[in-house]
Amino acid sequence: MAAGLKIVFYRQSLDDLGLLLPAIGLLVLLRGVLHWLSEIYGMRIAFLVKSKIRERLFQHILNLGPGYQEKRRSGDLQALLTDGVESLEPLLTGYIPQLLVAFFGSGLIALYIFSLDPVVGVIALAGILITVVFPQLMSRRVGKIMLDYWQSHARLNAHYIDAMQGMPTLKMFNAGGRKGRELAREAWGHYRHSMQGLGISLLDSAVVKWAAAAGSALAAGVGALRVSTGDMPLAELFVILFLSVECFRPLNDLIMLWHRSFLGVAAVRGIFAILDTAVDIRDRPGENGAETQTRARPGIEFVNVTFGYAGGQRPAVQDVSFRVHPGETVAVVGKSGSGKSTLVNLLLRFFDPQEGSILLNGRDIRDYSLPLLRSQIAVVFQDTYLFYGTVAENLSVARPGAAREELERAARLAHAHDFITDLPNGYDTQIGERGVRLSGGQKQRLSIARAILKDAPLLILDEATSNVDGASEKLIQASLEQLVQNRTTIIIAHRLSTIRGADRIIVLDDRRVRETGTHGELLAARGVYAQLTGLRHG
Ligand SMILES: Nc1ncnc2c1ncn2[C@@H]1O[C@H](COP(=O)(O)OP(=O)(O)OP(=O)(O)O)[C@@H](O)[C@H]1O
Repeated sequence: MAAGLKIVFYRQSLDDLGLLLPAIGLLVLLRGVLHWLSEIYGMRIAFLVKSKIRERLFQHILNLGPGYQEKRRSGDLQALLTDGVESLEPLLTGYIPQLLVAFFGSGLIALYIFSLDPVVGVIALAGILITVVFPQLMSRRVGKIMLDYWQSHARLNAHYIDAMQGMPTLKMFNAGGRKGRELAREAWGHYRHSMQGLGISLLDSAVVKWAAAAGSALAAGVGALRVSTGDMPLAELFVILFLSVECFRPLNDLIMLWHRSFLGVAAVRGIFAILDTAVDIRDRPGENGAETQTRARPGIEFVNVTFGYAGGQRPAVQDVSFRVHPGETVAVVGKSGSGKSTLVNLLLRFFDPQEGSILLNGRDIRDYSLPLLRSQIAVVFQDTYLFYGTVAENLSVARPGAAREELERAARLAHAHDFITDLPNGYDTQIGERGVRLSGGQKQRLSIARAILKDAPLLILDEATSNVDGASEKLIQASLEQLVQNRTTIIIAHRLSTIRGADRIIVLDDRRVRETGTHGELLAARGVYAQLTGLRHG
């Protein structure tokens, strides 16, 4: 440009433009190609980064385990994994590449101006410095506001999901209007956080725009002064006029892209807040997971175990000690809230006890690798979760790659085969997101089929027949009796019918083990168990 202006101002021959014009054409072409490449690769890199972040987030949430999930609302984690990660795209494809453009573009132009005239160059550099430093000074406040904004977004999302899932309950209690008002309040809260976020980001951009405009105006003014005193040739002033605008253009674009990346910047805070959360349940350092899996029936021992949930007023189980011998079937009974399911959570290491230890074959379960420990245990939970997918896929969760015959065999043993074949596409029927098309009893039989497929040496039945009608219960009972053979089994149950076959019964009361013995012994002792069974049948 400077060369072109010299031709105009100093009336040099137009022949000098000969090389200049193709060079300019080439540069314009190069800019076009680079722009195209940046669009293509920008999208690709953004896609890869988003996938990687989703993968890491999901893995970390899995490592944090059910204990962490219970502390958060599922809708808010879901918002982060979907909307949050998706909103990183403008940040990744726009803002971050523009940072490089701004750094090199503005920096190099300012240096060029400096080479033409150091005084004007210093003014341009000062303008750039303000546009870079001011947002940094604000970053702590901006960070806090962005995090609040993201959290209110996630909360609103969680609220909507909660309301959708609870729709039948809302309808039944005519509570739709009330819920609607709650949601409206939440939406207003979110609106306020958005306005705060917008306010701070507009302040940022106002200062940057002001610094850019002031920088170019001051550079032009000082340049004109220096031309009038004869310290600068007129041609240079024109170059400076053009370049000072160009010098601040990338910074103006940067702040515009910052606005577009608003949600992404907020989501980044939420994402890091999760990734920075320390995992409590870890494989002990030095464990390499190389232990060999054993099929032998294991013995279990709880030794003075005390555990309280975070935020709980008092321990859920206190000083609990009992032993389950290899191959034994032991039932744990107790009133609601006495801590039965907590024992299962501890055995699976969803949580670690604050005091005492749990031994598997005489070795602390914290000394096993988590995959090995969990491979030894099959659980039929109270509440069966079915994933969106076919019946066959849902069964295969317990044994990936199992042949269709194996799935059918397990389903037959769990008395699930007949209802599965009655479904429209048999084993290939899609069972909705939460298995909504299946009854509670059917879901439970699928859960039992999963346990049969897993074929682990330690079996835990947590209220395994609670959702099943009398006729199905008898059938399931028969298959469970077959299942418990050659295994160590812990049955967590209220029903007398499910525990009668147990070798021993452990009675929990008020968080502690109160009695241990056979059904007959405990009845004869006329203690808590006798009372409990009396209550059940009274
Ligand atoms: N995730 C949790 N967070 C906080 N407290 C919990 C949690 N799960 C259970 N509790 C509390 O711990 C205590 C023991 O609960 P637990 O579920 O182990 O009892 P339970 O004997 O299995 O009850 P039920 O027979 O009704 O299922 C209860 O007071 C319960 O409120």
